[in-house]
Amino acid sequence: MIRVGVNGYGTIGKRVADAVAAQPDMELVGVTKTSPNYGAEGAVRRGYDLYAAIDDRVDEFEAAGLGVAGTLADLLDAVDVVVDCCPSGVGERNRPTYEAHDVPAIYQGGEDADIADASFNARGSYEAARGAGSLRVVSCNTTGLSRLLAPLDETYGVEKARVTLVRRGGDPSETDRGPINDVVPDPTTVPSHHGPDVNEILPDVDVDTAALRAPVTAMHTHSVNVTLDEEPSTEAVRDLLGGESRVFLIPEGAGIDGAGALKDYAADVGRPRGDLWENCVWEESISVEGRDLYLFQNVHQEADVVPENVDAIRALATDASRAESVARTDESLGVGLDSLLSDGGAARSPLAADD
Ligand SMILES: NC(=O)C1=CN([C@@H]2O[C@H](COP(=O)(O)OP(=O)(O)OC[C@H]3O[C@@H](n4cnc5c(N)ncnc54)[C@H](O)[C@@H]3O)[C@@H](O)[C@H]2O)C=CC1
Ligand SMILES: O=C(OP(=O)(O)O)[C@H](O)COP(=O)(O)O
Repeated sequence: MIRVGVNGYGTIGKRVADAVAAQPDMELVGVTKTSPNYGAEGAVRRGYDLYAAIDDRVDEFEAAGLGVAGTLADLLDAVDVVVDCCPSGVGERNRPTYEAHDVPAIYQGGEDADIADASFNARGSYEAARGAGSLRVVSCNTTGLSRLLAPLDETYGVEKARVTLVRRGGDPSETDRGPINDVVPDPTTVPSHHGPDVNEILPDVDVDTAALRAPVTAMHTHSVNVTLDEEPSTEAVRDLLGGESRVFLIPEGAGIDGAGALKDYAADVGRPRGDLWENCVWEESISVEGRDLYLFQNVHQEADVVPENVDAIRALATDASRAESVARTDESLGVGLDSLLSDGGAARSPLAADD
């Protein structure tokens, strides 16, 4: 069993903790919190051992009725891998502590690429990341782009990718984020960090990214144009992307017209927290004109990096191949949406089977 600790139990940390706890080959030793708030209560209710992220706050937890199993140092002494899910920049401050405890660490995409030995996306760089002493799971948008561009480059060759990202303003729980009445270039300069970050995963793919921020909280939206080396048919690209376990092709005719309906669908199919771990590509948006591919995809920022963190743990701590790790992660979490409405519905619909 790989013993795992999660340092920073917020949007990403609580999801990574749940995902680790669901793995047959991993043990979630505990999670840290800086203060005894509703997040800490949530961890205790899930049965997770709580550790104080800041040493002198142990009494605060005790006073609030949330007992702690120790401090961050105690957690680090008890684990094989720590997953740092602290806010951007805090991971860098934590790095010396992890190194002092000789614990391999996984960082998140808000940190600079040089924080870790390698950047990680299971589809794009699992094998290249093997043997690293630390990893950085790239940001949610970069994860979504890497999952899309890796199979396109392998199958057809990518001459040039151009992506416009409409980034959500903040997560649903982030009441202090904005904009609240505008759409703003973020950053105003080109490229946004996403293109160079994709090159941390896929160094040979030529990709430019420009980004905006919009007053929405549910998901990011990408408008994608890829000039391919070959001229595949639209159907061939649909089949290629449909064969990727972490890409969900939104079926034409499903009535899913945006992030709201996507999140509603995720809740209806029983996803925890309404999470969408997959890239969500509108099937009818996929169109090939000569060598130019166009499509729209949505990325659920709170969720898509979660299976990637699980695979990063295996890449760091085991000999498991990419195929073995991804299959295990996907099976234990239920990654891989398979709509009954795909392929016209008839093939898999239980109603059709009764006809
Ligand atoms: N929220 C998102 O959409 C995504 C975030 N990321 C990245 O994941 C990382 C975490 O982001 P979020 O989960 O959104 O942040 P968050 O703010 O929701 O959660 C961070 C947690 O860490 C805690 N924390 C703060 N300082 C700490 C310390 N010194 N020790 C331990 N815990 C501490 C906070 O109290 C909070 O509970 C960032 O690098 C971010 O860029 C990556 C993909 C998507
Ligand atoms: O990794 C993310 O976005 P990004 O890929 O645009 O950097 C997350 O949505 C966090 O973004 P934030 O820095 O706006 O909180």
